[in-house]
Amino acid sequence: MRSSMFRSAETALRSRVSRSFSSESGPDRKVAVLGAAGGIGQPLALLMKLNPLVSKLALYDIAGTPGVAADVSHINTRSEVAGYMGEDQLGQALEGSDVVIIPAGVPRKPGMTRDDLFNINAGIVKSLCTAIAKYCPNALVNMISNPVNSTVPIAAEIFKKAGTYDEKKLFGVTTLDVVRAKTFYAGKANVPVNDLNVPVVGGHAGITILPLFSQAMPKSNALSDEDIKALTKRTQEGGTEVVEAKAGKGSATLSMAYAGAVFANACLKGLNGVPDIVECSYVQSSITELPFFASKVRLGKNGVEEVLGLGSLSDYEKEGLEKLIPDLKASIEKGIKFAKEN
Ligand SMILES: NC(=O)c1ccc[n+]([C@@H]2O[C@H](COP(=O)([O-])OP(=O)(O)OC[C@H]3O[C@@H](n4cnc5c(N)ncnc54)[C@H](O)[C@@H]3O)[C@@H](O)[C@H]2O)c1
Ligand SMILES: O=C(O)C[C@H](O)C(=O)O
Repeated sequence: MRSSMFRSAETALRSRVSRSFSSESGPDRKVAVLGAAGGIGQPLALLMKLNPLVSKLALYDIAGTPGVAADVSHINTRSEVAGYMGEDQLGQALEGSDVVIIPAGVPRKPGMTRDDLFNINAGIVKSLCTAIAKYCPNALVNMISNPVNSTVPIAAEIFKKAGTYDEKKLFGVTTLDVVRAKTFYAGKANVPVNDLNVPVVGGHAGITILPLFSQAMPKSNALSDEDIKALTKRTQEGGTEVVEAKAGKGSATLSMAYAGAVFANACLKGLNGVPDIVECSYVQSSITELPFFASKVRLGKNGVEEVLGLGSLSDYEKEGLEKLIPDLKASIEKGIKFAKEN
């Protein structure tokens, strides 16, 4: 009798605490990470576990997720964590998700381009997006798997086929390009990196990555044209710099997990109605002749609220924009063709 009284008092207290915590942290939000046992997936799972906006964290992979989930679940933060392994459990992992983050697929080795990953990753993305269309068609999808320039168009086609496509809800994650542009610019211009903003537009491979250093805020006048060219090249080749340094052991994972967590956090804030959330992302777009393009995007309760224009470009950036169009166009068409034929 006494113990059941204690139990009901404790239950009432817990539910009061959890209600107040939930209202402090926003509404319940489920985030699923697909590829959660991988090089990006594990640190990304950790960072999403630390995010107070998340109430449920679903960690899915073809192997290894029970261990990752057990490990991460011991961290004393708001979200409940569950691990899901193998295709049989994919539906459960996805059901009820508000945001699905996809870092599933193979990474580059030295000497490879991102497009060399197409043959394996296109199929992985296709099957994951088919499941998303079935189990959580309203979720915001954050695509990390490369080649992003093609995997986003693949996802769009799969969702179109399933009748669930909403262009406001599909994002190619290009945040790592912005993270790099900020870091490299701040280092060269000797300005504080925390307050810096640099938009990066175009796509996510080689010359399709176009940092707009002319729009850096706050702007430094200390940099020469040669400095800007070198910073642009370094940002475009940031991924390769890591691939070469890892010497066959994969590509960026830790900085990517950070970037993925920044972008997912922005999506969650937008969903929760926080105003003025702007991040660069590769989305369906009409700001150039291409159907998909990365630029600044305002995020809101339905995903993309507004795709912002390019703003004014330097002559060097205008040249870069002209050069990237054929490359990006070919990658988009390759993705669409794959999805239509498979
Ligand atoms: N967008 C970006 O800026 C960016 C940055 C870095 C890496 N990437 C890309 O992210 C991807 C993952 O990189 P990584 O270093 O984490 O690779 P990784 O090999 O370490 O991890 C990939 C994980 O995906 C899992 N996986 C494979 N097929 C799957 C499926 N059908 N369903 C669910 N999970 C599956 C694997 O089991 C593995 O755990 C690569 O394609 C890489 O090129 C993108
Ligand atoms: O470079 C890669 O292959 C991974 C990723 O796209 C990156 O930019 O680090």
